[in-house]
Amino acid sequence: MSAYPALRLRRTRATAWSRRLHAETVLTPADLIWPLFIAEGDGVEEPIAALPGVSRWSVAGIVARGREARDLGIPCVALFPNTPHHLRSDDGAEALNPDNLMCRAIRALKDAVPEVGVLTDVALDPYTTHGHDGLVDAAGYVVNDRTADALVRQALNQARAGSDIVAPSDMMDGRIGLIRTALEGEGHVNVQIMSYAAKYASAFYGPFRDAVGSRGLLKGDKKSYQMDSANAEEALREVALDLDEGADTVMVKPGLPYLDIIQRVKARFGVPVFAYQVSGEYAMIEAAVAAGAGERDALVLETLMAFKRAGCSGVLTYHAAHAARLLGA
Ligand SMILES: NCC(=O)CCC(=O)O
Ligand SMILES: [Mg+2]
Repeated sequence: MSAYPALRLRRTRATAWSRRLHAETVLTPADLIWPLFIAEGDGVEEPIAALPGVSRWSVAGIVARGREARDLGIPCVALFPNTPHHLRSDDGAEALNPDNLMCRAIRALKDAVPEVGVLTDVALDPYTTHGHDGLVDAAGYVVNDRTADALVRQALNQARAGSDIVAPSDMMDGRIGLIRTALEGEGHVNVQIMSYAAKYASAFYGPFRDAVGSRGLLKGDKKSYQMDSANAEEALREVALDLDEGADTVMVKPGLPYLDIIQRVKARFGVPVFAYQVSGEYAMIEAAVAAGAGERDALVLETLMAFKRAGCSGVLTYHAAHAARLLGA
């Protein structure tokens, strides 16, 4: 009796209570990390045209979003600064300033809502005049080792300000081990490292570059450091190295186009994996909603569930607050 009509898989799907009972995967506000864009100034809210529904906030607004995250049950926020253009330079030195926008936002958040985790991006692109994540040589190549040194200092700067998770998004070789050693050396033993281990050179990052003011600045592309979308075995090598160097958690980015990578990383390593549902993915959902091609709430929850089903511990998404409201705190 192992086939139709005795066996009907529709039986357990027939009612709402039964569908709930048989759900294999759960999605809760605790699965979400909310990326926030910081603006210079006081009482500033700047809507980002390329990301309808997302704004940059000055520090007090960031703190308000932190309280909102707490009230919605979102455990962690991720910070990205829109550095004023006069503070950008070839070497991105503003990233090392202990009073930069990022550090001021970290301190304000940890002061006002210490129970919400703060994840900070380690990379130079919001601070450089050329829009690259690292230091560029005369030929336009992003040099690895000098960049890694700068990233170590940037990560320490963030840890001193109170960052809970430093998240290197630059894809330089070797930086996870160097950052871990430096954090340990200064006693930041419980500051986590979430490595953007498999970050692909992607066409889905456009709206983010508008949000941090680097789109018009970027010279060339990022293909000499971010990964080729053709490659999966290489992603597993990237993850293995970063874990070996001391990453606590790893990220795959972008999200939906790389679900296969998420699943393979989870199956191979069994470590906490996070997805970044990036700006272009957010914008595609919003464009679909605006075009009448889909319904926002359902699109948001279905995509987030896909990440959980693939094996993610959590997802960075610009829809975090909206999703948390739908899911109920
Ligand atoms: N380092 C953070 C990002 O590059 C985010 C990209 C996006 O949301 O498109
Ligand atoms: Mg790597």
